[in-house]
Amino acid sequence: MSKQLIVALSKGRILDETLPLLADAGVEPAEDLGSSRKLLFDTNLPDVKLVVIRATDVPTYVQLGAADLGVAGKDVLLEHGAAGLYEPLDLEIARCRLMTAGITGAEPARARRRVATKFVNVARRWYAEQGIQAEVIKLYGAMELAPLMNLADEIVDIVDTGNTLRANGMEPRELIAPISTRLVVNKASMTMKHARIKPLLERLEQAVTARREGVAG
Ligand SMILES: Nc1ncnc2c1ncn2[C@@H]1O[C@H](COP(=O)(O)OP(=O)(O)OP(=O)(O)O)[C@@H](O)[C@H]1O
Ligand SMILES: O=P(O)(O)OC[C@H]1O[C@H](OP(=O)(O)OP(=O)(O)O)[C@H](O)[C@@H]1O
Repeated sequence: MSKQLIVALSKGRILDETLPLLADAGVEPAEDLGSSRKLLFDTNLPDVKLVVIRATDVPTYVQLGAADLGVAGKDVLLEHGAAGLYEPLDLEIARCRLMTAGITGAEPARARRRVATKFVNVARRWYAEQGIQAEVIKLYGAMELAPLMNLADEIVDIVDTGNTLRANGMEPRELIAPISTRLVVNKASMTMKHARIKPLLERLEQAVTARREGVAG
């Protein structure tokens, strides 16, 4: 196992909030991530490199050991499954909720509910736990359109302000899980590279605490 630490970051909305936390913990990319087509970046630390990938690919990279650490939403982790991963730290960013939602005022009438979502594993599990029969339909985006087009009775999606639901005549229904961004660590790396990972984890934890207290105070 190489002595390098590879950290997999989710591109998109989480990245902008992750970089200041990493900087507070002493890790800074050697160049501007936004203005580059590169995917693998050096940092100010000779033994730490960053990869910037699709949010949904982060657990795969870390689970299979291509990256030692990763930053991913709890929604993505719940959908992917936790085998091979430790989840030692809640970074407390990109907070939102994973919820069911439907057309405002409409009763979820069908015996077998049609549910559109990109979180198919989470949805199957949750409806089964509720004892509700569900036909889960995989979509890759714009879940809010599905009930309007009579493709589905409900959706399972991320809700933050509720604006996207409201703008499409929908309302949130049941909370499936509160969501925030987590640091994940490959289980083998945690053992083999513990001496290197532990101080980084501690500094990140301090950065999260400082931010929380800064916001509160
Ligand atoms: N409206 C929101 N408010 C707060 N956090 C959110 C919101 N939407 C998504 N998130 C969080 O940010 C993460 C990344 O969201 P983003 O929209 O950048 O990726 P995505 O487009 O869902 O992923 P992919 O690029 O793999 O399709 C999500 O996994 C979730 O944890
Ligand atoms: O409750 P709200 O504040 O409206 O946020 C919820 C929306 O945010 C996310 O989409 P995002 O904006 O990331 O776009 P996406 O469809 O590209 O993921 C999510 O998929 C919802 O559509």
